[in-house]
Parts: sequence; C-alpha cells; structure tokens
Amino acid sequence: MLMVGLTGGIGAGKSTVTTVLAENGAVIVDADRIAREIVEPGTPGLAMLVAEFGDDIVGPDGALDRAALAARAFVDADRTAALNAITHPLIGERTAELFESAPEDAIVVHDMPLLVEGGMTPAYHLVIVVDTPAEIRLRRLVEQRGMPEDDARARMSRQATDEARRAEADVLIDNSGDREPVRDIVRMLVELRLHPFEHNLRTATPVVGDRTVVPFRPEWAAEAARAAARLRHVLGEVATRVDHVGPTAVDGLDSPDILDLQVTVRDEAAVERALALLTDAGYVRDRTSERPLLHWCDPARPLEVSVLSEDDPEHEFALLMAEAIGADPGARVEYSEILRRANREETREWERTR
Ligand SMILES: CC(C)(COP(=O)(O)OP(=O)(O)OC[C@H]1O[C@@H](n2cnc3c(N)ncnc32)[C@H](O)[C@@H]1O)[C@@H](O)C(=O)NCCC(=O)NCCS
Ligand SMILES: Nc1ncnc2c1ncn2[C@@H]1O[C@H](COP(=O)(O)OP(=O)(O)OP(=O)(O)O)[C@@H](O)[C@H]1O
Repeated sequence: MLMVGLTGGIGAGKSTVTTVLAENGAVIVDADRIAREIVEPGTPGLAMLVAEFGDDIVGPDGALDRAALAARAFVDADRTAALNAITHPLIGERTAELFESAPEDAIVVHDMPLLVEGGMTPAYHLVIVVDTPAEIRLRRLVEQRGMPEDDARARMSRQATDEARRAEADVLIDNSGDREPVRDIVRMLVELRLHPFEHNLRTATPVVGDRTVVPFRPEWAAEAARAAARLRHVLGEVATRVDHVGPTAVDGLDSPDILDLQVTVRDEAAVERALALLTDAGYVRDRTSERPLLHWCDPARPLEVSVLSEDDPEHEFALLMAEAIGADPGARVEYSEILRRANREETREWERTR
C-alpha cells in the first residue's frame, strides 16, 4: 500500500486534484469529509463542540451550523486550537479505520488540509502539495464558493504559509492556471510514479539509480532532508543521528542523482534493529554489499541508506569528507572526474558481462 499525503492551502484545489487521482484508481481519504461525519447530529463530537462554543452553533434542524461555528472558531489561534483539540482526535480515529480498510495494493491519498501544520509529512511515502498563490485562492473562494472574504482570510491566517508547505512537498502541483494541464500532470504522476512506487513497495523491488554524473542539483539538500525525516520517523530513538552524506551532500559537486543517507546507531545490536525496522518500512537490503546498505523504492528519487554504529570509523569519515570536499573547489572538480571514470568503467564492465 502506498501512503500519499496531499495538502494545500484553503481553496488551492485539493478536491480538484483528488477527483483526478480517484479517476485514475487512487483511494481518497478526505479529512474534510471525515470532519463532517464526526459532528453529525447525535455524535459525541457535536456535543463537545456545543459544550465549548455554545448551543447556538446548532441550527433548528439539530445539525451543526457550520458558518456559526466557523465565525467563532477562526477569530483567533486560541479558538482554533479549541476546535482542533475536539475534532482532530475524532478525525484521527476514523482516518485510521479507513486506512486499515484500504486494499493491500491501494494507492491511498490522504487529502489533509492541515498535514504540514500537524507535522505529519514524514509519515507518508510521498507528499503532494497543491500550490496556488494565496491571492488566487482567496479570489476563487469568494467568487466561486461564495465564502465571505473575512472568513477566508481568517482561515488562511490559521494555516501554514505557502513556503512552509512547499518545503514539505515531494511533488508540487501548480494549480494557479487552468484545470486541464493539471489533469494531465496528475494522470502522468499516477502512471509514471505512484503506480510503480506502489508496486515496488509491495514486491520489495529496490530502485538502484543511474550512476551517470549529472550537474549539481540544489534541490538535493531539501530532498535529502525530507528523506532523513522519514528515516527518523521509522527509526525513532534507534537512530542517534541521520545525515546526508556522499557526493550529493557536497555543495556544487556534479554527481550521480542518487542520495546517500547515513543512519548512525549506538551499537551492533542497534544496527540489526534498524535494518529490521527499515526493511519493514519498505527499504530493500542490498545483498551484494558487505556493509548494511538499503535502497528505497521511489522510481523518481533513488536513495541509498547505510546503517553504521557510532564506533565504526567509517561514519565519521563520510561526514568529514562531504565537508572537506565541499570547502575545496579543486577537490570538487577532481572528485567529479573520479565519479565519471567510475561510471565509465562500471558501464564497460556491464557491457562486457551483458
Ligand atoms: C469549522 C468548520 C465547521 C467550518 O465548516 P465549513 O463547511 O465552512 O468548511 P470545511 O469544513 O468545508 O473546510 C473548508 C476548509 O477550511 C479550512 N479549515 C477547516 N478547518 C480548519 C482548521 N481547524 N484550521 C485551519 N483551516 C481549517 C481547510 O482548508 C478546509 O479544507 C469546519 O471547517 C471544521 O469542522 N473544522 C475543524 C476540523 C478540521 O480541522 N478540518 C480541517 C482538516 S482536518
Ligand atoms: N485550476 C482552477 N481554475 C479555476 N478554479 C479552480 C481551479 N481549481 C479549483 N478551482 C475552484 O477553486 C475553488 C477551490 O477549489 P477546491 O474546492 O478544489 O479547493 P480545496 O483545496 O479542496 O478547498 P478546501 O481547502 O476548502 O477543501 C473551487 O470553487 C474550485 O471550483
């Protein structure tokens, strides 16, 4: 099962994107829809909201008057926190049930407006952010959904910034223009990344990556940071540190587009524990390597994870090397050439044995 987190600011077009994802076979778990379910008449959720915000948030029909609650809940951060303290645990319980009930080979897309606000992104295999500038979102909410401008602005002020969401995005979908191009982008995303990613996870198929040296990519640092956050989420206190090492960690260095992440643990027993946790989470052991090395299985983001104990001198060396080469332009050029030569030799070797 591939677990995808999807988010975006209010009015960004999350529902628009999840509709296309569903048309392409994804299972959508919609947090807003669950948020409605848990405050239906007669639910503990509605009773708790009445106790907190007063009984005039309930209409004559006994149902929640959503606008009346919104008018009270988004006036300041404290009131929004009170709203979230009641609703989010109930939403979380129901969400877990829906995740559990999804088919084993499903691409589950969790449409969660407050994914970044809740610090939840490392728990997902991939995070999609629907990115639409605030002013366009505001205009669409007012003109197309008829939301009062002050309500829309109040809610926006209770949400993460667009920059904070972009930093958490593995995939950024620009929805500021027409819908049609977005439909095509989403369709390609499912076909070229989400489906193969789900297959690789379910069949423990590693993505080994191409060792061709490519020009330095500044986004390698952010990609590695997100990968490190996922590793910390899987390993918890078993990992004493997780570092971005290897050629892609060297600023300005042309290198193969394969991220190297190094997990440092306390001792040899912890190495075994970490390997078990990572394997359970979908990382695939490289049995051709004598050292504990695993590959990830995202077809668009090759990644290797090495696991070392603190007393292994190799772990210090990897950290120092990235720093030393990064500080010396001459060393960078020389190291890129070594990588190119290694790739040429590897390619020749592969052609000889083919
Ligand atoms: C206050 C409520 C009743 C207002 O209902 P209304 O129909 O006007 O809005 P709806 O539920 O469709 O939400 C529309 C959008 O508002 C934004 N929003 C909703 N709740 C919140 C919140 N607590 N904090 C920030 N933004 C929010 C999201 O972008 C959401 O997609 C409703 O938003 C609610 O119950 N919110 C609490 C649950 C929640 O946090 N949901 C957000 C995702 S988990
Ligand atoms: N590309 C687009 N061009 C024009 N209008 C759009 C586009 N995408 C979405 N909209 C409109 O903008 C509004 C918000 O879209 P949508 O409901 O999909 O956003 P959302 O992120 O799901 O909102 P919410 O945060 O409230 O759940 C809707 O009225 C929708 O029809």
